[in-house]
Amino acid sequence: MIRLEHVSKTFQTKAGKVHAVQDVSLDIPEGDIFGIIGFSGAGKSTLVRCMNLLEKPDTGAVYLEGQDLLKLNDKQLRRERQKMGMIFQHFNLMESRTVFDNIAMPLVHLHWDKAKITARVNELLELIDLADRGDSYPSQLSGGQKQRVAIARALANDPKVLLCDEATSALDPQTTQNILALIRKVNQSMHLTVVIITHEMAVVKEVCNHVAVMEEGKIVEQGDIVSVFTNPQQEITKNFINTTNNARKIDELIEQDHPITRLQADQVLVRLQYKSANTADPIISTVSRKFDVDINLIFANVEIVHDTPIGQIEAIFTGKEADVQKALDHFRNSGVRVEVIKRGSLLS
Ligand SMILES: Nc1ncnc2c1ncn2[C@@H]1O[C@H](COP(=O)(O)OP(=O)(O)OP(=O)(O)O)[C@@H](O)[C@H]1O
Repeated sequence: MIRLEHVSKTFQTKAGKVHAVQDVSLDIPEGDIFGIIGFSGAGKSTLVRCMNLLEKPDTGAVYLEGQDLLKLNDKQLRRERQKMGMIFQHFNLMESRTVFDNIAMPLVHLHWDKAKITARVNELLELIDLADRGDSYPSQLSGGQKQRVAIARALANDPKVLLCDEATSALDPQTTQNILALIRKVNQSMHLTVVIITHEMAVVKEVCNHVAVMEEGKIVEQGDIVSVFTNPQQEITKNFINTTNNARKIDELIEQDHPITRLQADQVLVRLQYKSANTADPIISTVSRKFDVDINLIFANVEIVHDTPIGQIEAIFTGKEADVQKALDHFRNSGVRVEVIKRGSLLS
């Protein structure tokens, strides 16, 4: 649906050149919910603005449904842009206009007739569960309601793509869930392709099918969500994933020298990650018996990411070095990702 080929964008500032986007290639399939995650300044906003040419790339190509947007004249580009709605962190509603008028705005610009606009806006107000708030002003709404209005406005002329730039970053966790549920609903009911820019892995985990990780203007890793969560390649990706599980807690406990993480000479603290709910339990008891290793769980958690259960266990293994090694190898050979977090003094 959207394809970027070797897109780069550099800004000239007083302090010098900023390479905001560097040689990015991406393929976003039709009907997908595609996440782009990165820290502040990674270039996410610039990248998404290159998708609708709010920012013109210096080099590279941007395709929407096979059309090379950089080859279009102004009129053709305006038409193609109408296929892409966009929402923002701070909603960007017109404070002096009612909710109804905010949603109607793009349709007024497109010279729809009045009766058609009224019908469409009322339909959208139903969709966002604000049927009785058409006469309210944005200042009378909560953040979540404002973002719902922004979504309705972005969808008014039935676009094919919704670009979301940090759309939940100003919202509390419960409201974030509600907005993500609405995004999922419109993705399915309108067969809308959605691109979500965020710095929160929890958002990606909740709704995205695919994710690209951005760092210093480049995509450093991308893939389907289950693969990236179960087998992250880059340190930055692991760090983002660890914001959504217990890994951070273990790091904190180690840093605080908490007694639970103080290891005897023959102990090793390990993180195991695996797909499918059933893998771990029988394996743990089997490995423990077979290799004469004690396994004490510190944290154990199974999460459902895109219908796939992903298990994560932090545990202390106790045993002879060779036995512990064999136990870890057995896990690895069974498709479990093994990461040794800390070793006791006898275990190399
Ligand atoms: N119009 C501009 N002029 C100059 N520099 C810019 C411009 N827009 C972005 N940049 C710079 O490009 C880099 C990437 O910015 P961008 O906003 O795309 O990152 P981001 O990942 O979206 O971060 P944030 O979430 O903080 O917005 C930053 O160093 C930023 O200062």
